[in-house]
Amino acid sequence: MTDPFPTRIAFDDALAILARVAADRRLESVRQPLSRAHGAVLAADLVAGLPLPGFDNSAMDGYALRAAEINAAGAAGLRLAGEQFAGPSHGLVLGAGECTRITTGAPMPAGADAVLIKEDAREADGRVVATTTVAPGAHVRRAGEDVAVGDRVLQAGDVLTPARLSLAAALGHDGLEVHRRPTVAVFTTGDELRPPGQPLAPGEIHDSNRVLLQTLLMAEGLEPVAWPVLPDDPERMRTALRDAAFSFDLVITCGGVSAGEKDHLPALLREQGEVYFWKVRMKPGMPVLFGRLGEALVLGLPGNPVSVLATFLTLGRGLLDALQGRTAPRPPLRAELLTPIAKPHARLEFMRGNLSCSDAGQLQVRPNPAVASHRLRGAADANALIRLPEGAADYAAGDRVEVLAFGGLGGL
Ligand SMILES: Nc1nc2c(c(=O)[nH]1)N[C@H]1C(S)=C(S)[C@@H](COP(=O)(O)OP(=O)(O)OC[C@H]3O[C@@H](n4cnc5c(N)ncnc54)[C@H](O)[C@@H]3O)O[C@H]1N2
Ligand code: MOO
Repeated sequence: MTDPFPTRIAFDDALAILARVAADRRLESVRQPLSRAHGAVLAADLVAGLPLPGFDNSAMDGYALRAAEINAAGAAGLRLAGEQFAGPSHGLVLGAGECTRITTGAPMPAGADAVLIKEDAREADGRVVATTTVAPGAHVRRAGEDVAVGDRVLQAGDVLTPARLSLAAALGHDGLEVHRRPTVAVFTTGDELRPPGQPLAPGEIHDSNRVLLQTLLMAEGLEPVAWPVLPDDPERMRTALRDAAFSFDLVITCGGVSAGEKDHLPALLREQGEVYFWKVRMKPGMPVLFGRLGEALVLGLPGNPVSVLATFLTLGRGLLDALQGRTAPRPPLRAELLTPIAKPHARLEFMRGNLSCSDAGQLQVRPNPAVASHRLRGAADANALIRLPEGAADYAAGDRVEVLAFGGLGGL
């Protein structure tokens, strides 16, 4: 009997299914105060209702004046006729032959067209003499030169970075419409698992995937809820996952999705929900499962620790992005291989590696030789995934490969 859902699909097909399913379940928009909106996805365009700067002001501490007058005045200088600091405007108007003291950010007096910086001035007996020539417009920040009223400064789908939040604040907004963050339940499964901190009986291992998933999700700005470890028991698994599916947008599990006698999750979804795909032609992470239980989406990651990392960074983040309506993709980088890679298998591979930049500005990546999906140390030593396309191939040192940085660089 053929499977009633896509299986052993290509990685890009898996991404397309995730995006399609998520597009139908885009999370509603909510208003968030700016300080709670970092990393959230904007739900509506932001159009400037104010210009930035809001008024002509000084970029430096010194004297506001007319450039032509100070240049012509020579050693006689200009008369110091008041002062304007950053703060409430005194509405100063510059008379002929006058200048005013001014500080950075202070409104320019009417009539002034330049600022002479303190370091280039001599002040004595109420007069100011320039020790250099002043160009018209020098050190003046013009109203609206950064943002004009009506400019669309941010677009729906943009991820809110600190600089974007700061721009919204500068434009007078104390909150923004963003897509609600998904609520996520995390499950680790397996009779062999013991929490770190507890001694191990023969055959047991410490549950290392729990903190991996928790912190991967926290790095995305989410607040995951980790449930107690699930035993390899279909009834207990069914009950726990159904409970979670009532209260969370997304349930992420790890383990129990491959071909073993204790791998109950695919059957559970098939019977109680829906499977959107099971098994992707990728390495590591081939048995990854995506489906639905009740109203919750379920992403079943394979149990091997490096498979969890690779499937979360590539498929999991894609799903979170699509649920929140993020438009800009996380752009991959291209880097030069520092050592050769022999890839004997056909699956697309996400190999671990170390990304760096040469003195000449060339991105370079050194593959980690620990390629097996239980080699957690190799992942801990790495800072990026190297994406090697489908098909067996030999890569030489110097070849260009696509790289996804674990965090930060390239928007990843
Ligand atoms: N006959 C087949 N066997 C396997 C296949 C297959 O296609 N046919 N796929 C292999 C691949 S590839 C992977 S990946 C794993 C995935 O297995 P599961 O997702 O079912 O996960 P488990 O069997 O439960 O565990 C796999 C491995 O990971 C360890 N593990 C599980 N959970 C944790 C945790 N929370 N912390 C640390 N380590 C964990 C577990 O002890 C196993 O060693 O299946 C292959 N087999
Ligand atoms: O696909 Mo498994 O994740 O290679 O070990």
